[in-house]
Amino acid sequence: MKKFTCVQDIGDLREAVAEALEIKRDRFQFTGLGRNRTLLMLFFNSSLRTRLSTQKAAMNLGMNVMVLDVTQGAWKLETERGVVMDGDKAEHLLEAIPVMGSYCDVIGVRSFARFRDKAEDYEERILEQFIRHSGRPVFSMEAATRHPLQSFADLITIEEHRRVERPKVVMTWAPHPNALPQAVPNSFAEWMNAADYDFVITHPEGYELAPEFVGRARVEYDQRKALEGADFVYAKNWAAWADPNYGKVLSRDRSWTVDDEKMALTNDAFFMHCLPVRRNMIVTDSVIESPRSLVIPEAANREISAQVVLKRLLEGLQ
Ligand SMILES: NCCC[C@H](NC(=O)CCC(=O)O)C(=O)O
Ligand SMILES: NC(=O)OP(=O)(O)O
Repeated sequence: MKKFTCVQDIGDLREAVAEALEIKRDRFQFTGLGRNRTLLMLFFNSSLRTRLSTQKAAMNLGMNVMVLDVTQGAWKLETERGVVMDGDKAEHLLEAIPVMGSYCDVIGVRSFARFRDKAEDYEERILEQFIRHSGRPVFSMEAATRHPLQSFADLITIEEHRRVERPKVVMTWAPHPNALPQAVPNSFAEWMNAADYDFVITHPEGYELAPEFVGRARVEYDQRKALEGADFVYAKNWAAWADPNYGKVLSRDRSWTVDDEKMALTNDAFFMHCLPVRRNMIVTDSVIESPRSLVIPEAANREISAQVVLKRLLEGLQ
């Protein structure tokens, strides 16, 4: 594998899940693979799970790991070409990327949507520059439009817990005080469509996701109706995608919060969320603490999804 930014990069999903479960059985069986190889993880945004689980996965493979919080301690980076750099930004991304590439073998990048310009976000201009100019295999640790390490961990978690061949998976919008990116819901939709589950998306009007991510999913505006018979409930907030409201919060309606009454409509569904989660906005204390909540095993599977990806990237190095 040469890069990992979307579901297509992982290839056959059954094979990927089988490899993940094999790694989970013994996560130290490939410790020689990363010997004398260096991973650089770059964070333009905050992280708890991605930072720790990816570092742990790299260590399981015997890699050396460097982590840089780009916004803390490094020079402030200019990202636009053609700008006269007479302001507060001391370094251009076009020098910083190849320099960072020269110190490592694999690069992970976290760079959220900035909501300044929809085209800039949806063309993945930051991530694409790393792919073009670093000279290294690049993987996404949540970019502007997708969070594939999360979606892969979500898929593994569903495969471990499903009771039927083709479970009903419902992704529901839920309220949040701030404008959050569409990366997690876009990516989850992309992976659920690829997995060919019975996949339903529910959200208030105005929160439609980009059609290329919705794909074959059924969109149901009535949350209660959508939840009927669900085997998995995947909650997430996102800001509006559709024009003219791109990046805006249109609703903080707490009648969309996932609570016990909503979960009672389901087929005794499992509850999922990528974390971090705002309790009693997205989901009630009772639901997230219930035995049907998978949020902790789901987060634990981030180590496994990262390890499959790093293993394949290492195997792809000359
Ligand atoms: N990586 C998982 C989610 C990251 C991000 N959440 C956040 O920024 C939450 C921040 C807050 O709740 O203030 C998102 O939704 O894409
Ligand atoms: N789910 C997830 O990516 O968490 P972090 O933002 O803490 O890395």
